[in-house]
Amino acid sequence: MSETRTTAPLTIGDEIELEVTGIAHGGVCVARHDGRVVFVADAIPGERVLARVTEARKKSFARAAVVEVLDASPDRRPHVWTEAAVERTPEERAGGAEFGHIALERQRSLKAEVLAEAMKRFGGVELASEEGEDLADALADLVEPAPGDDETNGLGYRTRVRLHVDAETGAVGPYAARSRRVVPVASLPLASEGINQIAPLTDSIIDVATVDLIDPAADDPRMLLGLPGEKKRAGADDVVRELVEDRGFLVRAGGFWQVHREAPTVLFTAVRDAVQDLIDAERFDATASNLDLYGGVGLLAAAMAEAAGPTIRVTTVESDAGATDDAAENLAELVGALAVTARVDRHLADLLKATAPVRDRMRRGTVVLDPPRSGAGGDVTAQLIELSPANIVYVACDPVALARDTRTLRDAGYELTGLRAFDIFPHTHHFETVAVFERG
Ligand SMILES: C[S@@+](CC[C@H](N)C(=O)[O-])C[C@H]1O[C@@H](n2cnc3c(N)ncnc32)[C@H](O)[C@@H]1O
Repeated sequence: MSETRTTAPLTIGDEIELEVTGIAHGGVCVARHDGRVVFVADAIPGERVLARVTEARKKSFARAAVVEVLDASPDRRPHVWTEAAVERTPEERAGGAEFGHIALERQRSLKAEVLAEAMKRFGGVELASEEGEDLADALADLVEPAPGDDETNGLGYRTRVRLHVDAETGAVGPYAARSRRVVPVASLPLASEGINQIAPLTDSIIDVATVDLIDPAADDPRMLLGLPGEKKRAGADDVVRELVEDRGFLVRAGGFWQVHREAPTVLFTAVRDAVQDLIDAERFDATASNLDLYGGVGLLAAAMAEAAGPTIRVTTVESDAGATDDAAENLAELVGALAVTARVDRHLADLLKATAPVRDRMRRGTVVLDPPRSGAGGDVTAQLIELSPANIVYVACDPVALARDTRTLRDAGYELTGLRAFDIFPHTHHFETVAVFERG
């Protein structure tokens, strides 16, 4: 007869004492209560906290948020955003800075733990394998800071912010954590000074659903208003100028650009260096079919060209036609660059039907891919495996999605030869990873 585990029922609103033991994917910590896993927000591993249950529908786990810290971690700091601090009731805490109560260095080591755990569990890769080595020591430097963040305590970096408007009151602010309720705030400490100057935080706005604030490197800050029920925002197609070192990039105001002021440079440099390593190892062929998938405005194709030279053959593939137009402009000096508007899966399906010489050029090529948060996914990864490029440089903002695709690529004979991670979202649980795979 199987053993039945009895778990004391939990109800939303219960306050329970928890020993916080670890970090989970998604910015929450892990604790146990009567055998049931509790994902607890606003905690730090090692702490003892009083937490209020916020979700209890599932038998296997519940969710809670800290209301009082009973034994604080040495890494606990006053929250960088007063409106997100534990002193506020959980429903009133501003969302989007879920690590803001943790020392910056510890934020990075927690991100490293999440990456290591995801790679081990879903990717079959052990990142800290030295025997006897403490995991925390082994992972301490894995997640690299963006330039300048240590000096600013990771504040003032965001050049893209979306605020929401309360339909009834017209109040403007971020959503509360884990909810779609607008919370009024006095400032946006993660955002750039330019954004803080134009943010309509004390205004009451009617007939508007979203307020996007952007602060381009080489243009004035601006605001894009989204009307209720409409995807299109006025001014979203205006082209603004961004800078990566001294190289200019044109970007639609409403289009994709990394949110941290330094992130485009960080990723440009990481991809350029990865390609340089492949060139040094004589694994990179500039005349082959090289791809920049989910290419946006061509940032990473430009990084490939910086290492491989201006005669590189490279195609960016991007579903947003405006971004493709900008990519064509941004890559205009590269005679072998082509910018294509297409869904990546459809573009790869076409390549799979191509003639033998095209398929051969593909096999000699290098693919850089930088998918949205959901990752490339099984279908695209399977198509890549069938096309079998010599190298794959995978830029990922979700470690679990990356880890799953890592397992698939390794099972198909690709070796993971490089892995770097970057803390380009301080005070949140997000980070970016650049993984290099070489066909065996
Ligand atoms: C994470 S961004 C990367 C952009 C660019 N690599 C950069 O660093 O600026 C992902 C991009 O993929 C595009 N995208 C999302 N799904 C896509 C798909 N299925 N096919 C092609 N592009 C897609 C988005 O429009 C967005 O520009």
